[in-house]
This record gives sequence, structure tokens and C-alpha cells, in this order.
Amino acid sequence: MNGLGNQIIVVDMRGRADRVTPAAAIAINAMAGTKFDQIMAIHDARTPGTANYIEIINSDGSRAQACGNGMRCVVQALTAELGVQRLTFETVAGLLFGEEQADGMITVDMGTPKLAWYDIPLAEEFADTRKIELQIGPIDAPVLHSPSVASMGNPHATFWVGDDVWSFALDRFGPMLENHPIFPERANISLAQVTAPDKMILRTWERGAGLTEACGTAACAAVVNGARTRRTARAVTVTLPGGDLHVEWRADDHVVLTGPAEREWTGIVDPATGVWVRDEVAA
Ligand SMILES: N[C@H](CCC[C@H](N)C(=O)O)C(=O)O
Repeated sequence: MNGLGNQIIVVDMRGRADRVTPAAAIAINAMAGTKFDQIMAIHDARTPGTANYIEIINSDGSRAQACGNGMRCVVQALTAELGVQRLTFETVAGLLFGEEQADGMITVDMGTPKLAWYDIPLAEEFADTRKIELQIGPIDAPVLHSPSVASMGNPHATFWVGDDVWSFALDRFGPMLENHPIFPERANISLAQVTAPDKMILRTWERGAGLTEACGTAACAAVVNGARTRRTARAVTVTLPGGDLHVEWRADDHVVLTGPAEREWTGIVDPATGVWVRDEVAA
């Protein structure tokens, strides 16, 4: 599925006791036609009668705690299958609520941000995570510095750039920052250019997936970071390479993400060969 350019494979694991393994994820990503940014594996509820459990795997095989674009794809897939409009899911990051809007857009309540250094997590104590000492480039003229950090269940660093966010070599700086020792669980690295109190442009180097067309949880973290550093309002339209997402950090501390989710193909994995058999979805 296509989550604003984020390539998502939604896998139905209901009724099965096994999980999508890192090796399987890497193998699927290596096959032509099934490259992805994340796999969203739908499992049975951990406690019968409660919400389906969703596991998230990046294209490098690592597990993630949250995925905004992927959750929208799961909501779109399951509301269509079940003929309902609103669904609840359990993830590592907690319970999430998704709803399909009348205009086809999908809204997901991504829960509450975690802002303490030990919740991001960071390798050392920072009293104020709105601006931490981290920079890249020449010591006397850093290219990027002083990010705001926040967790949406997964770790995010938002670097603020004054203009021309497109001019930065994020493909070069991204992996260095993703794997910086200050982030013991690595981190998703975003560059944000605020163009108005309710508008920003965002580019993301994703932990475990690299440069992507969009990152939903990065958009959520950037709006939380923008609001708490007084750069933005609490409701912002975030323009990513793949298109626009709308994010609101509500007064009840929940972050709500709204955007599209499109089904591109369905398929099955041949258990004998492990090869996907794709059925193209009529456009
Ligand atoms: N790469 C992220 C997970 C996917 C996030 C992104 N695709 C989204 O839409 O939120 C991580 O390892 O934390």
C-alpha cells in the first residue's frame, strides 16, 4: 500500500502463531516488485476480545514501535474488509484509534508524545529536549545542529533549517545522525523548514529504512517539537516529498495524524517458495 509515498506492505498474520522475521522482511524487500519501507503485520489480539496487535518491521529487518503512514494503511485495509469506519489497534506504543473520513482520508490518533530524555531515549541526560547539543559538520560552522527530540513511541530528532530544506545532503548526514551514539536505539532524522505558524516542509531519513517520501511519526514529532519551541501552532499542515499530512497535537496531549492511504496491489506468499504472487489492483 501507499502511505503518501511511504511504501507499506500490510501482512495478514491473523490466526497464525508465527511472526514476520527480520530475515523474511529482508528477503521480501530484496525481491523485485515487493520493496517496501515498512511491513505492518496484523496479528490476533493479545488478549481475546481486545484490539488486533500490529507489529512494525523496517526494510532493514529492525522492529519499530510506531508508524503513522503504516497505521493509516492498516485502517484503510481493515475498514474496507470489515465494513466499519473506526478501529482500535494495539501496538508497542499503546492503543491507537483509526477512522476513515467521508472524503476517504484516514485519521489516526497516534497517542501521546514522550519528551523526557530517557523516553526518547538519549544516551545522556538532557534537562530540556527542545534543544540538545548535537551537531554535524565543521565544529566552527556546523551544517546541522541543536535538534529538538521527541518520541512517538519511536525516536525522532527534528533539525530546524531556516530556508531551502531541499539543499541539504540528507542522504549523507542521515545515516551518520541515525547511528549517532547519543541515540542508543538509533533515531529517525528530520529536517524541518517552518514556512508559517501552521505550515512546515519536512524531509526524513528514517531509522531502518533510509530516505523515504514521507514519515508520519516524524511529522507528528515535528509538530510537537514546533509547538513546544514556539515555532508553530499545534495544528500544522506538513508538506513532505510525497505530499501533505495534517497533524494536530490536541489539548488532551494526543497527536492526531490525517492523510491518504491507497491500496496498490494484493498478493500471497507461496509457502513453498516464499515468493510473493502479486495480483495487481485495478486502478
Ligand atoms: N522508521 C521508523 C518506523 C516507520 C515510521 C514511518 N514510516 C511513519 O510513517 O511513521 C522507526 O524505525 O522508528
